[in-house]
Amino acid sequence: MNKIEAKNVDFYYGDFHALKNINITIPNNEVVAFIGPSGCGKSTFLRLFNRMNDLIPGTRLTGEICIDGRNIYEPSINVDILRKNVGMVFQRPNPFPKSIFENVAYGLRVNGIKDKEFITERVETALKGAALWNEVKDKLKASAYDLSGGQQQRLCIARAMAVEPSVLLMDEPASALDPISTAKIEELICELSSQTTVVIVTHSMQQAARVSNKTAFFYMGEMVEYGETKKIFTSPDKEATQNYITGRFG
Ligand SMILES: Nc1ncnc2c1ncn2[C@@H]1O[C@H](COP(=O)(O)OP(=O)(O)OP(=O)(O)O)[C@@H](O)[C@H]1O
Repeated sequence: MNKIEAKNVDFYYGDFHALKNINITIPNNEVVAFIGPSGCGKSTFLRLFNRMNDLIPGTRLTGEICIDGRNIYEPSINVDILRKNVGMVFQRPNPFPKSIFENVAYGLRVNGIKDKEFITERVETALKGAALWNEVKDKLKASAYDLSGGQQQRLCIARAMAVEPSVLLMDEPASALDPISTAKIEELICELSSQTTVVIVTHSMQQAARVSNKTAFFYMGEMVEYGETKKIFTSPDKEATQNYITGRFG
């Protein structure tokens, strides 16, 4: 079943035409990577899936983005509920100035959950799911800022996963991390797809090849090619894709 479907999507920052007639279907419980040179629109497109671009004045979208078959830009859509269902992890870890426990519990509390036992259980499950539990279980009350960068990013993943989103958006989630932390995040991404659909923007083609089932190549606001990751990296249909993956530009 398809989780996300974008139909004839055009997007503008003022007069600037940032995305041009994008059509894509993203299946349930898969990892899809967006690759392409800087400024080609990957992050812009990703941010349309949880309506993050709504916050930028002067932007305009035409076309449809459907999640579970429903256009998320319909006026009747509750954006808070949408963002609970479509979590996001950013390039730089951005924990809140709170304890490790409270960072993960945050989304549950915001959603009105008060049952302490439930919250404790969910925090533990999310931290285990983010492969962080063993490192933090004895210091849950310590500040999230006491953690290393890689641990903070796994905490942010736990925070996003605690409210059980059905889509997780990741915008270059490992680009600020060392190789060991990056490997941990990549391992995690592969595991997360059993629980959620993951869409990841990455500058690293190796990373896209390691973690994703499908890859979309973007260039100058267009989606040039989309298909099985293996095919995109071994025998792409388009010359521009071939040039990019062989390092001839970008
Ligand atoms: N808030 C904004 N206002 C105006 N233009 C923007 C804004 N954000 C992005 N753009 C422009 O839209 C285009 C696409 O940017 P976007 O960040 O989506 O690209 P990207 O492929 O994710 O790049 P990178 O890999 O460098 O993050 C770029 O030309 C950028 O300058």
